[in-house]
Amino acid sequence: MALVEARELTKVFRRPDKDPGLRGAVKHLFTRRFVDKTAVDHVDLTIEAGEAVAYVGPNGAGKSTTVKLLSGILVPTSGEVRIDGLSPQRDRMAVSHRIGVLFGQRTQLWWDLPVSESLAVLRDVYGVDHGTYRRRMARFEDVLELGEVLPVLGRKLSLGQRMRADLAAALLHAPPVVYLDEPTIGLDLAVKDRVREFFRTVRDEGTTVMLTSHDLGDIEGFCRRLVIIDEGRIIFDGDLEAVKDAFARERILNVQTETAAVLDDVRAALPGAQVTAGETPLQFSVRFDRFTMTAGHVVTALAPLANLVDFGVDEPSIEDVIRRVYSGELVLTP
Ligand SMILES: Nc1ncnc2c1ncn2[C@@H]1O[C@H](COP(=O)(O)OP(=O)(O)OP(=O)(O)O)[C@@H](O)[C@H]1O
Repeated sequence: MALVEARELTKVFRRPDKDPGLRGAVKHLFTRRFVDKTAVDHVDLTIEAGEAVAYVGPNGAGKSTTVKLLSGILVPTSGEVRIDGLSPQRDRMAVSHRIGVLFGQRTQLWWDLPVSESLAVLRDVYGVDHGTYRRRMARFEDVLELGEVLPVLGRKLSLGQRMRADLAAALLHAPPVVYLDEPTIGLDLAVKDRVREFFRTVRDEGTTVMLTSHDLGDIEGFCRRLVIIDEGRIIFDGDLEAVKDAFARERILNVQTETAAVLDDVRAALPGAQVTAGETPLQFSVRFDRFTMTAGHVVTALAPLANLVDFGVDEPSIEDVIRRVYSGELVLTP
């Protein structure tokens, strides 16, 4: 069953186009000019109940705007959103009970209240009964060590404490859908580990999670599905592992030989591949396009030219592939 559905979701921001300085501001009063920025551009996205989806993209790609649209914080310019079949605009209260949102860059706690009171306010807003509240708080205490954070005022929290308190705030009403937007940003490794462990528990309990992060450590081992957004458009939606197939055509076969091979002969036998000498005369590597030849073809072509002792294929790491997708170095293969 689809819990989150976005159809042709589009958000255009209109920004004033001012010249710099006071002169620019005054001029803008008389001759108002605006520029439109399409932050989210006809995004179609369906997330099934219980799925954990990573939503990634370079800075300014439209990730946070999508999360805000999916949670009803922003109204789309066009297109529509359904959460459990409901519209975040028309069924505001019902949707707010179904979703939890954590923005790593911004808190939803009250600055001048101790965390315990912020959470108590949210308990009343969401109508969580006292028994359930106590049980959930005990659990947050267990996994997030929330106890030490409860008496602290929102504005006095360290980043790690703030993130743990915000997680509790996002999950207090046990929403079936949770959006985590940069949930580990700025955290030290120990807190990051603890928070990631908590995400896994939440996912394993059947919560649907959409996770936005620049830190692939948050994603690997947590999400199977990866959605990549670039300039407001989804450019990949599939299995995390399949991203390598979709974007990275190149493979490198590293070869070890018993006696030195004549590399020009190897090049002649493998047109289209790039043959590079290795660190010793008994090593070389063949860079090839896996859509035009397979590692098997390369090895078969090498057999009469070099007595192979050992060989291995370098697969690009997901991290490397995604970094190169962001930089525009890799594009989706048709
Ligand atoms: N309120 C706003 N008014 C005008 N433009 C905005 C507004 N919010 C976002 N934008 C613009 O929309 C685009 C997408 O922004 P968004 O914050 O969704 O990107 P992002 O993928 O979350 O980026 P990051 O990884 O840097 O957080 C950017 O060009 C941004 O400047």
